[in-house]
Amino acid sequence: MAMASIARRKMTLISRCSGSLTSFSRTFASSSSDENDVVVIGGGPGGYVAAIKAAQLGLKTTCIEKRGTLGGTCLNVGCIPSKALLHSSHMYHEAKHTFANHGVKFSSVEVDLPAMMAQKDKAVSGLTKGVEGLFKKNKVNYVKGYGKFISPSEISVDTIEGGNIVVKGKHIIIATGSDIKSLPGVTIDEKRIVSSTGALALSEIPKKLVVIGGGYIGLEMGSVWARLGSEVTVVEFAPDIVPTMDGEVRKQFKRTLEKQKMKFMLTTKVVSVDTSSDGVKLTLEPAAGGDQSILEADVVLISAGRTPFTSELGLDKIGVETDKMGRIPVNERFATNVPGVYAIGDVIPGPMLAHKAEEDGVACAEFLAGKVGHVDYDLVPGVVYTHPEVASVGKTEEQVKALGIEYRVGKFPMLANSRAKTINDAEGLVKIIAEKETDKILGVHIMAPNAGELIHEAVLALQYGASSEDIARTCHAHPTMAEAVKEAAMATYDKAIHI
Ligand SMILES: Cc1cc2nc3c(=O)[nH]c(=O)nc-3n(C[C@H](O)[C@H](O)[C@H](O)COP(=O)(O)OP(=O)(O)OC[C@H]3O[C@@H](n4cnc5c(N)ncnc54)[C@H](O)[C@@H]3O)c2cc1C
Ligand SMILES: NC(=O)c1ccc[n+]([C@@H]2O[C@H](COP(=O)([O-])OP(=O)(O)OC[C@H]3O[C@@H](n4cnc5c(N)ncnc54)[C@H](O)[C@@H]3O)[C@@H](O)[C@H]2O)c1
Repeated sequence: MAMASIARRKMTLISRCSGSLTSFSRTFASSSSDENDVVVIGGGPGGYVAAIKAAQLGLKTTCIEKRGTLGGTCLNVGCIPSKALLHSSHMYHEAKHTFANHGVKFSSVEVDLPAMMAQKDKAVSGLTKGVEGLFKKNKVNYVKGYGKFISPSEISVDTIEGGNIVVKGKHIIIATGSDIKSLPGVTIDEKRIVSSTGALALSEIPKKLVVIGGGYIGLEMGSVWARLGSEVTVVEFAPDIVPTMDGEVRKQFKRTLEKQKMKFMLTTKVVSVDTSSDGVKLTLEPAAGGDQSILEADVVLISAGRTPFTSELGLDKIGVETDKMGRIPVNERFATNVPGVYAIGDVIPGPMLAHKAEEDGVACAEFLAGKVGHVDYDLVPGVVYTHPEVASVGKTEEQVKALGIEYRVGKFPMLANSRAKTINDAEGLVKIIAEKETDKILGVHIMAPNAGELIHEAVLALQYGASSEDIARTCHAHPTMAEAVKEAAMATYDKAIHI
């Protein structure tokens, strides 16, 4: 059944796309030489991908970026540097705590923080330059500067070199992303009170690090510094960390992080932050009110969410609406309320993730080229890159219950997976939720060392409406961690073999 649906889908897409390209080429054949078909404001994963895709589809495209380097938050101060530090700190932690179990012994292991930071910076600069190379290859015009709307088709750019130019376009895509956000009354100095950007560049390992917000950034950056020796306490307003995660997986995940010596203060709010002495003193209170307590820190990381970035963009000048969270509402074609102006990525509603921004970028460019684009926000995978990683796609058990859907759950612990045992890294599980009547997979949640890679089998399965039996009857290589996905699928509609 699943195979038939794949074939049907492909045919629909092909028939929708062909034909429209010809009419598009005609539409743009008369472009004047200084006017672009598409102007993208912002060179992050949303913007640079939209620009490349638009150029590949034959549109004359310019991308404006104020930072001086391409790749946006993700490449410069987000996904890439954080994953570099997560990997380096994991290597140190492994060398110190688990290599001996494999018969590999050192007389001493130490952290060279400047070298670790240099490795991170090398990864960042290599990748940002790589995107610049992709712009050249695809003939995307790159303007370095701060863009502001003069009209719905004209952008004034204060260039990094100090001049001003006006860039014109038939279609403008806003891809200005998101920015760090503090708490009311707390100033981020990026030294003692840091955002993720400061936490990626500390010059010393803090003795005590307090993390405000137990979401993606808090747990990833908290893990980095905990592995390097900081005493890390996470203060979270909600009753649980990563509130969007499947409850059962989250419970195991939290236990694992506690074993790694991270402390959690849940249902707790920060009332004030005092930096008048050498360290930082935080006054805390239960979320519902009650007795206050003091928590001391050398460094405080504020990771309580990010905010859409539309500062000084001139949206009010051309009448682009924003919602009460500052995001730009768009329709299914990424069009804002102003004709010719589109928005994608972190600046619009939806998950604030780099791969979602990229999907938006491709789909938006396809629409502008007269083709059909498509992004299903319900099937965007999420990964927390701790160790083990936690990855998910589709619905949690709580969501399925709330929808009143009858369902079955299949689980398989990594402890029973031969590859995980072989490498002595067997914490976690695979959990699959499928509709009871049809066996169609509704959600997959994985905690495993490489969950961020394993999840893609599940993403594909959900994308094509597969059943748990479809995965279970697919041959998986042995010994691999992916066999845990197959076994969990078997357990969903029948029984697992290896437990
Ligand atoms: C620490 C951290 C770790 C993260 N890790 C991950 C991860 O592992 N995986 C993941 O999927 N996501 C991760 N994210 C989220 C990810 O970075 C964002 O979802 C993604 O970057 C959004 O892409 P974007 O193109 O919409 O915006 P951005 O990447 O924010 O890019 C927008 C760009 O627009 C530029 N800009 C803004 N206004 C103007 C203007 N007026 N003129 C010119 N240029 C302008 C900005 O300088 C910026 O470069 C992480 C974020 C952080 C902070
Ligand atoms: N691996 C990844 O994909 C990855 C990594 C880092 C960041 N990101 C993205 O970046 C965005 C920002 O990350 P984030 O971790 O800042 O946000 P988040 O939304 O993931 O987590 C914020 C957490 O802070 C809590 N919180 C909010 N206000 C609080 C307060 N006053 N006191 C205590 N806790 C409070 C929330 O309940 C939530 O648990 C996320 O939307 C995420 O999608 C993704």
